[in-house]
Amino acid sequence: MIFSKLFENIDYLSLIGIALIIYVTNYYYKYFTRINPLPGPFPYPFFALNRIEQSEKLLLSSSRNPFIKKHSTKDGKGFHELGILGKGLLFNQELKSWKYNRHFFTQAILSPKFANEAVHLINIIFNELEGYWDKLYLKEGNNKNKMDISTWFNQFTNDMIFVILTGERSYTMAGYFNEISENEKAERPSALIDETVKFVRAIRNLFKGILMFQFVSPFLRHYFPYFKNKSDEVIQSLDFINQRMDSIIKRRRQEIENTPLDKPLSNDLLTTIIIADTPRDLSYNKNDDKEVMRPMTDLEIRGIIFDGIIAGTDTVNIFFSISLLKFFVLNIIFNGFIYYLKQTANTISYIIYYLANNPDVKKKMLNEIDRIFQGDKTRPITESDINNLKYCEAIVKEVSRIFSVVNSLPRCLEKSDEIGGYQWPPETIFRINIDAIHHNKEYWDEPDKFNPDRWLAEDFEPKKNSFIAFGRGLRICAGRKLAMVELVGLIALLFRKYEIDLVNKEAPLKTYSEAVTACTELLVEIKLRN
Ligand code: HEM
Repeated sequence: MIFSKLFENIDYLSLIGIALIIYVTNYYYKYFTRINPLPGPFPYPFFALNRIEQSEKLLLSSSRNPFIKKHSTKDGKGFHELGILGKGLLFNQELKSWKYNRHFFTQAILSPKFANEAVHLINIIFNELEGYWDKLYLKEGNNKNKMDISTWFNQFTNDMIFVILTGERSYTMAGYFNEISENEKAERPSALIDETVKFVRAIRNLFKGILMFQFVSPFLRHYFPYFKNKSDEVIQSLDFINQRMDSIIKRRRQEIENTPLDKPLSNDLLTTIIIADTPRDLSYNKNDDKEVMRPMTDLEIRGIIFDGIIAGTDTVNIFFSISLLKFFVLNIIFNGFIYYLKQTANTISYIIYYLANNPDVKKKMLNEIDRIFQGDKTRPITESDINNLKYCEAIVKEVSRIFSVVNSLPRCLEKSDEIGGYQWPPETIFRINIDAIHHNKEYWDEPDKFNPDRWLAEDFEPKKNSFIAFGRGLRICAGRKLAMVELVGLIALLFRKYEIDLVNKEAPLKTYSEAVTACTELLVEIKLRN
């Protein structure tokens, strides 16, 4: 009664004012009662993890590094609600279970058979992509040679990561072809296309909405219509993904059981993980630690394959977009680029972007590609080609240095600790600023210059922890080798045969930034190289 009377006389503006005063008072109360003061002028105490010595402790590679937590217990509640906390790798901060999952993931992804299979699959998926491009843009007399290459890379990386990780095909390139082709349709059953397009859409929904479960309070998510609808969509997407993954895993187990022991199995990640530490595994019985090496359950397998798909799809696609973009436009729109850095961006498109405005780099890259392939524009690329494409590898590294797809590395303190010369309470979250470290003059000569050659200089080794595009320490990207193989392979396959140029070098870049910085559109002109 008293409360309702009180609120009758207060307008909304005053309520906002009161809320603000409470917030600021609480903020400064916490600031002045903290263990030690932070730098930065009053009223903005500010501590930035911009230097390698500040983050060294958090990024130790030793297995005794206690900093494997990436989000606070409070933030983790939303992930718990989704049922992903403590599973797989990305959202797992229970040391024992994370180590166990990481062991299986790493063992499978680093096996020589897997690398070979990945290269084989890149050839197959790229051939399919070329088939669609031939029909749409490269027919003789066809003047429609402009395309949004970023959307194609999106579909390409979806199909590639999916088959590499699960051994099953997805057909999102076919779906996109059907969407934009006026006359022809892809030679794939439409039910299969629809099913995989739906699956990939669910992954994207989940990827986009997952941060809401970290940063938006449960109250808003459960009762505020806008947030409730969004979070219901995320939950539905996750249920759909889980059902599909479960049926893939069951089917594969069945196939493995039905295959005689002396017959080979496929080398995708899923099969390798299912058979790990079973009589089908070549290293069976070599390890006595039965706790670490017991075979994985379906739920555990689902957790790590799911993470591979989530972590591997957008990053690679983005990386390529970013790289392409960087090649093309960096010098022209440097200011735009800075804006772009702050706002948003994507990796494989960024490679293209850079090449266009760095003709010397492009020329060197083409020389290397032509030397390796000797003018053969159709033979499959091999693992040995990829190992020999050192300049292309340097391009990938330089693009990821100058324009990191992932913006920061989070780490959360389990116990009170000293970081960067200050004492911090438990549950403090740090975000290591990747861009600041990659652009620091103390660690890099001319850090703003796009210079792949720096990686090839004799005895060059980046200063410890100064190159962190794939993270560092115990939680370093588990798929970085695969990412490298994919990106170098894709650059070579693309540029040995096609000439690609931006339609409009001065057009502003279309990007968005969330957990990663992504390119939403990259219009290019494509034609066959002479
Ligand atoms: C250009 C491509 C990629 C980039 C830039 C990238 C970058 C990253 C970064 C920055 C992290 C966090 C590392 C840390 O906190 O220290 C990470 C984690 C991870 N990445 Fe990647 N990644 C890429 C591709 C891939 C691919 C292709 C896969 C798998 C197929 C993958 C799987 C993972 C997994 C599973 C984790 C979690 C590791 C853990 O927490 O133990 N990534 N990645």
